[in-house]
Amino acid sequence: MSKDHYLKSELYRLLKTEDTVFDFLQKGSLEGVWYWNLEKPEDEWMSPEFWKILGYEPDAMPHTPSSWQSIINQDDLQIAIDNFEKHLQDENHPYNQIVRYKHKNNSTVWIHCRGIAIRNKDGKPIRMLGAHNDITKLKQLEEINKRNLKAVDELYATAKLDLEEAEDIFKNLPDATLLVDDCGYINKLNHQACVLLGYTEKELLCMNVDDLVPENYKKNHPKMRQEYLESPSTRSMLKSSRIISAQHKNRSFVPVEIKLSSIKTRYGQRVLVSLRDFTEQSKLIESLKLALEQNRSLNKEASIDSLTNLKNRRYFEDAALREFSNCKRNNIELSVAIIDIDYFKKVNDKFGHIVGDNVLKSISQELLKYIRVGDVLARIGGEEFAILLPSTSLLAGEVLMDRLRTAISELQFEDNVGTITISAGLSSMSLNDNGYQDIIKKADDALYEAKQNGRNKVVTKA
Ligand SMILES: Nc1nc2c(ncn2[C@@H]2O[C@H](COP(=O)(O)OP(=O)(O)OP(=O)(O)O)[C@@H](O)[C@H]2O)c(=O)[nH]1
Repeated sequence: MSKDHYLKSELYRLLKTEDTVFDFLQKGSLEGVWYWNLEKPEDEWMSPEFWKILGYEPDAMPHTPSSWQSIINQDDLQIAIDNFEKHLQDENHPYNQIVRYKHKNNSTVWIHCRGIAIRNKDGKPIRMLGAHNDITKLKQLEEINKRNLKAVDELYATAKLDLEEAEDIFKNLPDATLLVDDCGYINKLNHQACVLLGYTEKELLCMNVDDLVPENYKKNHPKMRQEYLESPSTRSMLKSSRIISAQHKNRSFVPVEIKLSSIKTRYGQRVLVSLRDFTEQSKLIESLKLALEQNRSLNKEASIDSLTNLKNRRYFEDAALREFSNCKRNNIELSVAIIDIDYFKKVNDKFGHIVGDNVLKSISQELLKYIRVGDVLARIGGEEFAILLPSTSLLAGEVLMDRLRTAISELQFEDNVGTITISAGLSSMSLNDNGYQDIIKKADDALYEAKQNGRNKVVTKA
């Protein structure tokens, strides 16, 4: 057997002889000591500290077990009695439990209560020595800790749910969506992206968005990505949308509308790329373009004289109708000239129709030289032309028509045709005119007069 340290032996001796040593030890390390006479069970000494913890005046409290048994939690008392009885029968069974007392102010005081039976030489328990520790603060901290842990658990559960919800939203976004890092690598994608681009999720997660760009964009794409990362606000969420092509796994091109948005994550800047399949819309746009083109050429055919490329009668009449109401409403002058080639039948008869056609074309080109923007020159019959002259008075119109007439008469036509003259009737809109037809009628009458009076003339009629 090892010998006790001499200081331990000395301390034990001191404890037997010096009360102050015992008092110091119990005050310094415990919140209460109790000592129970099991041969006279109504006697139990409780140290003053025990009562102080519970808010009572120690001197006023009797040294009996009933004094504390009345304020201990009754469930805890049962546990303590149970342990007490077991310990009396078997010294190896510890008398050790945490019990709750009711403080004088009704609050709960948690006490760690331990004890040991002191037995006589026959082994019969005759005394019980015990110690109390006030662990209320510890219990309160434990409570706070439990509450905090519960709150953390709840927060974690909510965050988990939020995350799952966000994942679900991302997965079910109607457009193909990629989450791309600042180097262009795809970090995340939804099923629609696989459908649109023809790659599996595993393949796309190893790819860079540059790989999905058509060949002619590939070179510039990294630079464009960089520019976007540097100033994403200029193409902020959903504002920047462009239609380009994405390259499918099978090397075909899928027209897509692309929208970008920049996201700051804890891993750094990320770009959310949304790709909407534009195949159907592109087809529609193409067919609309075609229809528009066809419509344009149909319109052109409907308004152009195919021989001279001048406007035709239909166009002229539409323009006359428009200009008549516009000029009338705004009190603007409007003149109309009808021109007819003199003795054109003779040209045809003498040189043939093809030469006649050439003459018509040459005269058209010459007339065009005198036409301003806003005037309308048309071939309205075989060898008959008309000019619509908005913002032109009868006098100004006459000057113009005379210059025209002179110019034509001075032209030398090919194929030995030589010179040709024209006659013209000119009229202007007056208060009595109810429609453009009235002005044309007056111009026709004036033309008839010019023909009657020897041709190569301009006759005016207000
Ligand atoms: N080459 C050619 N001739 C045309 C065309 N349209 C009409 N003509 C001819 O133009 C001629 C018109 O003759 P007329 O109406 O008798 O008049 P004109 O001979 O010019 O005599 P006036 O008008 O009285 O000076 C006819 O011979 C038509 O065949 C055309 O597109 N091409």
